[in-house]
Amino acid sequence: MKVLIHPQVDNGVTQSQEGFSGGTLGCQCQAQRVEVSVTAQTAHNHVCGCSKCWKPEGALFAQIAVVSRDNVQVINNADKLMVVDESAAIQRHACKECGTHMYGRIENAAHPFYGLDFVHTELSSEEGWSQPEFAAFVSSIIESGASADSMADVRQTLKDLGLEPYDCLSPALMDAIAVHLAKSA
Ligand SMILES: N[C@@H](CCC(=O)N[C@@H](CSCO)C(=O)NCC(=O)O)C(=O)O
Ligand SMILES: [Zn+2]
Ligand SMILES: [Zn+2]
Repeated sequence: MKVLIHPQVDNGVTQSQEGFSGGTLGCQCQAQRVEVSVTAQTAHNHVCGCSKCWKPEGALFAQIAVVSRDNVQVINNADKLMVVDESAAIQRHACKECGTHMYGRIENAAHPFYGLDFVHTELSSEEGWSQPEFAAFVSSIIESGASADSMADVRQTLKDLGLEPYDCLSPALMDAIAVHLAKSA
């Protein structure tokens, strides 16, 4: 049985556009929206089932991608932002009013993904962002209340959408983390 994953992928994954170079992310407030400018194409876009990534109302998964932190700038209503969890590796800057996560930043220079910010490209009206490539932390949806009995349907739906399900990150990203750890050991 098909399961709803996230509005951006439920009707099929939208292809990235070559030459796309970014856009503006907006929070969900009706007025005084927080706006974040992203001046480059994103990479490693994926749906994420972890309990920490922001999901739109009713969605089972988040959709999240990375971009160099040098290409991310808050351009409006920065005073409305707060860090959701100061102890997390990814410092998620969310709108205090509507709760939308506007960007996640890693401040620990030793972290394998230091230099990359995490963004939800669905918050932009521009089209052409890098397409979701895989599903990460799939088993983690159980931590947010999904039933273990639904997991076979969830994994099959993800496969049908072309989003290979993993219970951590993709093999390419896990390898990149391991290379970083090996080099710094
Ligand atoms: N089971 C946990 C997993 C949380 C987790 O490790 N999330 C990853 C991926 S988030 C984007 O893909 C991570 O790197 N987290 C670091 C952080 O959130 O700071 C759960 O569901 O909570
Ligand atoms: Zn808001
Ligand atoms: Zn996540």
